[in-house]
Amino acid sequence: MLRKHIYLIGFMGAGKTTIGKQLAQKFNLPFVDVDQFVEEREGISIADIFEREGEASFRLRETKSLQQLSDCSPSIISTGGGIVERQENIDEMKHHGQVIYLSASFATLYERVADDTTRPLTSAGKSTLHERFQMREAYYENAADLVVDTEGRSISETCDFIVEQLGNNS
Ligand SMILES: Nc1ncnc2c1ncn2[C@@H]1O[C@H](COP(=O)(O)OP(=O)(O)OP(=O)(O)O)[C@@H](O)[C@H]1O
Ligand SMILES: O=C(O)C1=C[C@@H](O)[C@@H](O)[C@H](O)C1
Ligand SMILES: [Mg+2]
Repeated sequence: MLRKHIYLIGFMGAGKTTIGKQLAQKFNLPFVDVDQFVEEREGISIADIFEREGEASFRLRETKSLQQLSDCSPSIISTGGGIVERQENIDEMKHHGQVIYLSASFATLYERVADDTTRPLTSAGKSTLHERFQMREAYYENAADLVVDTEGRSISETCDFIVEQLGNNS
């Protein structure tokens, strides 16, 4: 039985939401997605928060949601791609659980999310997104207790690998 939360971090398209749902089933734990929690808590979509109030407002709301989720029973928590942009979020996750970084190349990630209009940052264009990816990479790596390369692995292979790794380390 896992005693702490498992936080999934990584860039947009890394598979945090998709893999988080499957991991929750495997571990028989609740699944929480911080992006969805923000939207439900605030009663507004992330796209609308960005459009009406800007990114800084979203980051504040994201931090509040993350903090609120710390107190829930052990869960699989998928975060938004930008959770590592605030050190206090990293501290919060490390204090309350294990942090798993789902990594992939920028080319792969971009292919997965480029056409999805629900992520406001993808509209900034490929090179701007690439800069953000490069800026964040070190943050993801430093925040992680476990780095999982999703490149060349299917979603279920990635889940199986994580289960195996956590089993070996619990
Ligand atoms: N390992 C993988 N192999 C193939 N497709 C994948 C993989 N992981 C995710 N995908 C696909 O990429 C898309 C984005 O995945 P998902 O929404 O889980 O990403 P995310 O990390 O939660 O992104 P965000 O930070 O924006 O919330 C989905 O269509 C999903 O099916
Ligand atoms: O990478 C990011 O900054 C984001 C990723 C998404 O999960 C959402 O949290 C939002 O669209 C911002
Ligand atoms: Mg997600």
